[in-house]
Amino acid sequence: MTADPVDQFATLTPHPTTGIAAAVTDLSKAYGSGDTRVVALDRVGISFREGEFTAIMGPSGCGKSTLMHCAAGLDSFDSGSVRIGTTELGTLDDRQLTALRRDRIGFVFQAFNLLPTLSALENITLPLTIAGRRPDREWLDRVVSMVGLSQRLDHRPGQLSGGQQQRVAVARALVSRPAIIFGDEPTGNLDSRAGAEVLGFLRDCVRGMGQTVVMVTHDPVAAGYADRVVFLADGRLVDEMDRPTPERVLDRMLRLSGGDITSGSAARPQTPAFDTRSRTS
Ligand SMILES: Nc1ncnc2c1ncn2[C@@H]1O[C@H](COP(=O)(O)OP(=O)(O)OP(=O)(O)O)[C@@H](O)[C@H]1O
Repeated sequence: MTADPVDQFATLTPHPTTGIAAAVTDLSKAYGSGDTRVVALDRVGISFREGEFTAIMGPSGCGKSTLMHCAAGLDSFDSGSVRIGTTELGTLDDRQLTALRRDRIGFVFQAFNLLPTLSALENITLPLTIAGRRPDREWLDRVVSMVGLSQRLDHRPGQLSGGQQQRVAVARALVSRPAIIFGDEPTGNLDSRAGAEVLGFLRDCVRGMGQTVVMVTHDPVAAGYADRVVFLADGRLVDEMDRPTPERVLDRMLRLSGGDITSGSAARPQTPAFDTRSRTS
């Protein structure tokens, strides 16, 4: 497949669409060497369809973050290929990769990563400021009102709750109308109410704006907001579920881990969290 060029006009030029926002093929990556070599990804292949919300789940250390980082152009890989739209990441030099991440990928991390001296509005528009572009006013208004921040735009991050800060981060991810948004435990630092709000906004972006979202999570409740869940184990893609519910996701996770998380259904928490390390609530 030929790569399309990534330049300063990347977001102004309509990108050819294939219905697939991003795809990885035969992706492998190992850390270390010799006795300490760890295979994090072992020939993983997966496509993320446009306008779909996908959750990536699996036991701790199975390769979820590595997969997300490679798919988002944040990390290198040993073999295989990654494409965003029709752009093969392997064909890009560092400058082109930086431009692609800036213009076509949105990120939401567990830590909100906002600049403390900037207002909420300045944080939201920061990716455009860095790219030397002006915000599309209509789109910005729509994004800001969708995440319920219209009354908070002058506030600095320190004057906002955790949930509001993460909403700023979601708005910042959306502002450049990226081809895909990657979230790494986006609700990991939030209580369950604020987490539910942020997940609701991510789902609204998918349903109402046709946004593509891929989210790594340990939490079956969070995965229940997705259209599809893919399950990794030992660096391999081992299962997939459409229209997930938290109960079905938890059951699948228990099966994948040999059922050693709880001693039985009676012991399951009301709001199950597969790996409680990542949850503060
Ligand atoms: N920088 C690194 N150096 C060495 N090994 C690493 C490095 N990063 C990850 N690994 C290893 O690669 C494997 C996959 O790690 P990864 O962080 O992708 O898993 P994960 O499923 O996201 O884990 P968690 O759910 O605990 O965050 C693990 O065995 C991990 O120890």
